[in-house]
Amino acid sequence: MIGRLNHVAIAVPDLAAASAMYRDVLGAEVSEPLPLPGHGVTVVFVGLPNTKIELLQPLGDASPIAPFLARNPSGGMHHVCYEVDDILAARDRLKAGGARVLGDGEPKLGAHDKPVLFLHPKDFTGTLIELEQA
Ligand SMILES: CC[C@H](C(=O)O)C(=O)SCCNC(=O)CCNC(=O)[C@H](O)C(C)(C)COP(=O)(O)OP(=O)(O)OC[C@H]1O[C@@H](n2cnc3c(N)ncnc32)[C@H](O)[C@@H]1OP(=O)(O)O
Ligand SMILES: [Co+2]
Repeated sequence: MIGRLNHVAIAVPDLAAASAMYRDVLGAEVSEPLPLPGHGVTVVFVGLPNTKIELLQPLGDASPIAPFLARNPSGGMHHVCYEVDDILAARDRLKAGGARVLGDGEPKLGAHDKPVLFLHPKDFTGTLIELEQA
């Protein structure tokens, strides 16, 4: 069911500083900031030869990553994103297997304008999983 690793996401308290570190210290290509008000985050993508790193900081006062950053003030690994061929079929199969799909269970468009869903970390070895329609 899951395919390519689309990105690994790191929540950060200061997106500009984290972007500069990846660009200037680690020598990576870093995209411009992309506000995603519908998701309560602003993101940049660090382009790598075999996948991407998504750096994200809270946007607005109801950001879903604010509690994570309160627990991890320096930032930290937040989620992994796997690609799936058919996100609705994947969702239905996972729900049938007892996994918790977050939100209302309906895919929403993510940073790549593709449908995404999130699976509860406590069902997947303490790891928040994002699925993105390939
Ligand atoms: C879609 C746009 C973009 C893209 O790539 O295209 C993005 O990726 S946007 C990313 C930001 N959006 C989300 O993360 C949406 C899904 N997330 C959520 O709904 C919440 O963050 C949730 C429910 C995963 C966690 O909520 P909260 O931080 O309030 O904590 P809880 O008390 O509900 O947590 C219960 C339990 O889970 C542990 N936890 C929380 N977050 C994570 C995490 N990122 N990784 C691993 N574990 C996590 C938390 O510590 C609690 O554990 P416990 O042992 O019970 O204390
Ligand atoms: Co993501």
